[in-house]
Amino acid sequence: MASIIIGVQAKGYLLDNQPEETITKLEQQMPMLLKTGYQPTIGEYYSVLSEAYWQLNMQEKAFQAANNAVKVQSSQAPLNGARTRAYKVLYQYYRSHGDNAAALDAYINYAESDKANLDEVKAKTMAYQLAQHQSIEQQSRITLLNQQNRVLTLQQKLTENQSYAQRELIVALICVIALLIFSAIQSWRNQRHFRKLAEYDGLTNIFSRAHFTTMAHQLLEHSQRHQESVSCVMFDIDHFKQINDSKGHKTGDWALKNVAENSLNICRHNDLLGRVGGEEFCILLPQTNLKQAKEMAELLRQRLSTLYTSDSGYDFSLTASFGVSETGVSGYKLEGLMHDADQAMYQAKIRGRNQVCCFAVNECNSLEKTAPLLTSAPQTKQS
Ligand SMILES: Nc1nc2c(ncn2[C@@H]2O[C@H](COP(=O)(O)OP(=O)(O)OP(=O)(O)O)[C@@H](O)[C@H]2O)c(=O)[nH]1
Repeated sequence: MASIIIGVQAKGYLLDNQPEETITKLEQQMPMLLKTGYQPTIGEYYSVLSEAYWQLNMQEKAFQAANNAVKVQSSQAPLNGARTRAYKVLYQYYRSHGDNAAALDAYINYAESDKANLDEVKAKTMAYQLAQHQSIEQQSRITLLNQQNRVLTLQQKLTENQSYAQRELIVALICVIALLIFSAIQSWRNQRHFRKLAEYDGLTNIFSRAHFTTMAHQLLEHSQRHQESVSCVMFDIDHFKQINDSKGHKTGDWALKNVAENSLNICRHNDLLGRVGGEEFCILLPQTNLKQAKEMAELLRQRLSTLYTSDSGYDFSLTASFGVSETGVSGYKLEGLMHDADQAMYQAKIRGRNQVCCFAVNECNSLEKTAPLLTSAPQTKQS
């Protein structure tokens, strides 16, 4: 490496017209260089040395150095024009010595070597240009790939954004659906609540008068179509005002609830029970004749009269008066059926309360007691 640097320095001296410096540098370095045996650099040294000698008109030494350069590089391709320069020195030497044949030979070698050198330079230039083109092409490819990469990254980001937006949309839809379901459930609950409020009496939890009436109409229509007897039992708590007044409203409410509960307990699943007045109740019994209805009313009367009232906080007597009617006598109109049952109940009140009276002849034990009622009613009540 040092030899190459010194060779370049020596060449520089020569170009600056300082051949003495060139010779000094190269002669100093030559023994060491020869030991390396590295022919391209040795040839280069000799060729530069021959040129330096020639510039100083040291012709024999120049001839010697040029010959050495040619010998060393004879099997080599010309490197940095070393061989070319050596042949030029030889040509100049032979010419100045009048040896035209040798001069011509040297010149031909010089020309060939120079051409080969030029070809090599041309080939190197082309190789360099090719490499440069390849490098530019590579660079373009890298740029293109970078741009493709950016496009792909953008596409990926776009896809991510789209899927994020889709996820958000799905979440929003789920929320909306959940909200709709929730509000539908709420509205269904509200409807059920309000329907219950309308259909059931708030205190006793049995049918309200309005709902009882609706259901009773349907039952009677159905029973009339199938020619089935329906009985109606109306009953009213005896001296209820006194209970309220002496034991308080709360005790009155307790009594109403217990009467309703006991009534419900003896009703069959398709019987209709309703609170039709303050302390007045009505039971509609499908497929039941007057006798059976009276028995059922009697059972309820006994239960109420033996009801354990101490749970209310007071020990008092709780009884009710019952009136019974039946479609066979009173017809299938609810108003007529209830009216006749109410009339019979009124009779029960008149006759001392805590008893059952029927609105019919020959069907019920209490018929003779209700006779005044029965004489005219059956003909006018038939539907
Ligand atoms: N505690 C309570 N009392 C009620 C309710 N609805 C009506 N009442 C009362 O029921 C009583 C009805 O009394 P009346 O119709 O005069 O008859 P009664 O005292 O039961 O006497 P008789 O029916 O003739 O045996 C009134 O004092 C009303 O205030 C209620 O929901 N709760």
